[in-house]
Amino acid sequence: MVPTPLTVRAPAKVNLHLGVGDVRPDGFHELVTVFQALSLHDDVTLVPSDALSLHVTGEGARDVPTDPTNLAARAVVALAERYGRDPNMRIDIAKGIPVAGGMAGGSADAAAALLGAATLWGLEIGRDELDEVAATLGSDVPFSLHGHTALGTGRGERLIPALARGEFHWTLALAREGLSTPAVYRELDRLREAGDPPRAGSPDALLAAVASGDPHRLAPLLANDLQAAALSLQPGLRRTLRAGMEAGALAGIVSGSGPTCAFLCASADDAVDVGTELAGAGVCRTVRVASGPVPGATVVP
Ligand SMILES: C[C@](O)(CO)[C@H](O)COP(=O)(O)OP(=O)(O)OC[C@H]1O[C@@H](n2ccc(N)nc2=O)[C@H](O)[C@@H]1O
Ligand SMILES: Nc1ncnc2c1ncn2[C@@H]1O[C@H](COP(=O)(O)OP(=O)(O)OP(=O)(O)O)[C@@H](O)[C@H]1O
Repeated sequence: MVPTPLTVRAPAKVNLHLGVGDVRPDGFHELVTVFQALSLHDDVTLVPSDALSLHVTGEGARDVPTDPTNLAARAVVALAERYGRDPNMRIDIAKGIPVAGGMAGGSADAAAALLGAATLWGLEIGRDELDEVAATLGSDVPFSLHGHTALGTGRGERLIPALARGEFHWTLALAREGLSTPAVYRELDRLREAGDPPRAGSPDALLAAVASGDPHRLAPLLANDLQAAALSLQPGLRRTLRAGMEAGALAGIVSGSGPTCAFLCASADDAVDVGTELAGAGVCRTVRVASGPVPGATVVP
């Protein structure tokens, strides 16, 4: 019998609040973050085969490894080892999430591959067990599995779902060059050694604003401790942030470790208008509009 392929869709994320604490002995920083999953996604299709192979198409595909270091392949191998299964399969990744953009693209693929392989193999495991494997693959992978809006602590892998009312509208400015996540964390450490860049503080007011569903209330509360470091490594992002505000966004922020800039808008129409102006201003490679929150990794019927 020819095996039937299975497709799993997984979302991008933006950190509405990213408070970075001290470096831990294991080299990770202690975080307090509020994630939101956005309607920009990757589709990962799995089909059992006689070898493990990877094929990547779409947004930034050229920069994605097709060897065993790919996070989707690592996810399948980790799950196969833990549950004694055969990891050989063909993995097709259709990328919609910018690569090295601070939007958890690789993490989305890992989450999709985990859910896909567990489904294909008929593993009777709970979300807790999947979360455990997810956290070994990357700090953002558990959130990519869960989606919606969540408070993340630890290195970002410990999640508590957060209440969100309604839909928030975003314009995303994708950059020409990516940024390496460890390099951005290192740059923040360097900036903190040299001075005292402002810290995000408590996310309580922001969580209340998300629960209210009012983008005008949320806008002034968006905060990202990694933004200063991303701007230090890519100073041109200041122009992008300024251009988004001039185009009518309610607020603009570097997404996670950057360099994607995320602009919160008052409506879906405003998000399109902001995107059109940003594209015309030549301050980014390309633009996307998206809304959130959306669910985490989901099997496509
Ligand atoms: C910037 C964020 O996207 C915000 O959600 C995440 O913190 C990064 O998550 P990720 O890409 O899944 O990162 P991981 O693969 O777990 O870690 C990559 C590297 O980022 C740095 N890192 C990551 C998470 C964290 N809490 N502290 C860190 O210092 C470490 O140098 C680590 O070696
Ligand atoms: N499936 C994958 N998709 C994209 N990049 C991958 C994948 N697997 C491994 N990588 C590697 O991971 C690096 C970071 O890519 P990714 O798109 O996950 O960054 P990111 O969105 O900035 O991550 P995050 O927001 O979680 O910090 C890439 O430069 C690439 O070499």
